[in-house]
Amino acid sequence: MTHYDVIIIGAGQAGLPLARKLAKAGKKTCLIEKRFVGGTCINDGCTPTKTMIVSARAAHQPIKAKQLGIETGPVLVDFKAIKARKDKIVEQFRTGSQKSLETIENLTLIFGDAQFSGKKDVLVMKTDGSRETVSAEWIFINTGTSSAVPEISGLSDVGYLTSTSILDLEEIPEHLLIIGGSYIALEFGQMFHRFGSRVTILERSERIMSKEDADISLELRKILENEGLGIITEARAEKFTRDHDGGIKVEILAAGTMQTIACSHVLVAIGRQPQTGTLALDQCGVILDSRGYVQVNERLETNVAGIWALGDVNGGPAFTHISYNDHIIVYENLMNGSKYSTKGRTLPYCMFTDPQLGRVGISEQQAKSSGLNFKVVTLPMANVARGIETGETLGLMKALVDPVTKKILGAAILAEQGGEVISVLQMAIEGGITYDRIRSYVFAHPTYSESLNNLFMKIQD
Ligand SMILES: Cc1cc2nc3c(=O)[nH]c(=O)nc-3n(C[C@H](O)[C@H](O)[C@H](O)COP(=O)(O)OP(=O)(O)OC[C@H]3O[C@@H](n4cnc5c(N)ncnc54)[C@H](O)[C@@H]3O)c2cc1C
Ligand SMILES: NC(=O)c1ccc[n+]([C@@H]2O[C@H](COP(=O)([O-])OP(=O)(O)OC[C@H]3O[C@@H](n4cnc5c(N)ncnc54)[C@H](O)[C@@H]3O)[C@@H](O)[C@H]2O)c1
Repeated sequence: MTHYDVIIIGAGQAGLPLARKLAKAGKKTCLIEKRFVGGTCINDGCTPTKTMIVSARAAHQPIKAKQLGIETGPVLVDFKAIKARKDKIVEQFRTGSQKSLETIENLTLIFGDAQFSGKKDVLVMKTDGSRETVSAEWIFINTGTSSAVPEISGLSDVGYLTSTSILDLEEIPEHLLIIGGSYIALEFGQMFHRFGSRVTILERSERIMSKEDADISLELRKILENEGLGIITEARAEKFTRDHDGGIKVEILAAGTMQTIACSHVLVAIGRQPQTGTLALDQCGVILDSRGYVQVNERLETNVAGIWALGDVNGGPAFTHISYNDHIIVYENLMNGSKYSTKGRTLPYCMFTDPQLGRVGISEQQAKSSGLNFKVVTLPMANVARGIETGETLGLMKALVDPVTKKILGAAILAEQGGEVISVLQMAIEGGITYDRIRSYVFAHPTYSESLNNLFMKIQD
């Protein structure tokens, strides 16, 4: 058995940079990955989807161009070229990361499936078929999540796509039915609709993106429906059957009525589940929560000293930037004696629909349920000068402020470049810049961010 200073299970968005840094700092480090270096983000998540979404936006441009006085010819979507571009970029990111790891002294990269075989021992079923047991004082679990699949009669028999397998499609689905109405459903739904698919989204809640405020969710629904996506909320898929002609039929209960929809492909997008089932955590005594996520404290320590859990697997917000930040917390605490924690960490995120939904801080519904004293302002994008000039008038800007301290509590920017504008507000939150100061700041004209002046001027003091 080889003994290391550090074992990291999973080369995801925390494990990868942590392995790099610890090894460079002189720790003998073993990084174990069962699939691809880079984890979900690079291989099945952010990188491939955002690469393809750009093609979908390009396919949609002729419609916008017409409104701007430009006539173009018919749009031809070369899906093979789109997939090839996506595959090339993923491959470039993946191999780039792997190659850079392989040059680092003190770092051993093992490809294989890891599980605990003792308190500080890890057994690896290597991809070459051999087995190896390794041990270390410090062990970091960064095993991420995988697609959850609902138990619906006939679904397995007709076959379904997940956010991973849909990336391997060679052809554009004729009619894509999506179960779920959140990030994955909406990003893929709009993308494939723009490539030419008919798309129907089935969301079991009252609203799509139901964790967001009603005004944001309803505005987004209106935008997507106007573009041509079918959205059915309070919907439950009850039964799937395969047709004689090869198509799929799904029986749906929506608003108390049964209906049948025919489709060609089904994408499940109902959330993700932690990859902890095969880790044999009973061997080391690490405790899971009721949903199977590794329980950690605000310093990301598990109940077992010397074992940490980072990224999606600890049940925190499931975003790449959070997983990446988790590695900074543990690295700083262990190597520089810092007292970093997840407490009070600002949570920004961006859904890459068009328009994007950039978010930071708390929502109005969270502020209400916490009984906070707050004021809320909104500004339709139709009133944003830059939006009118660029023809990007869909969506709205919304912010919540504390009327006493004048601090910004949260914001939602449903707009073209919403993810960039939200970063401006995040910097204000991080730096304690109050809304009354933003009102009078000078922003370059004409930018989207300039309208933050107008947004905050709407607050009655
Ligand atoms: C379709 C899609 C789009 C997304 N888009 C965005 C986006 O735009 N922005 C954003 O911030 N987030 C996005 N996300 C979420 C983001 O991808 C995840 O939050 C992020 O990848 C989590 O990183 P992680 O390090 O926790 O885990 P992962 O990146 O999932 O890495 C875990 C790694 O552990 C390995 N592993 C698991 N078990 C074992 C084992 N037993 N032994 C060895 N190795 C193991 C896995 O193979 C994997 O490589 C998206 C997710 C999906 C699915
Ligand atoms: N741009 C981004 O940052 C981005 C993009 C994609 C994914 N992600 C991450 O990946 C995670 C997973 O995304 P997701 O969209 O799969 O999950 P999610 O957990 O965000 O949403 C799942 C949705 O499916 C619905 N649902 C659950 N069961 C259902 C059923 N049986 N029938 C119909 N609807 C059902 C839920 O009500 C919910 O709206 C996200 O939470 C997010 O953190 C982020």
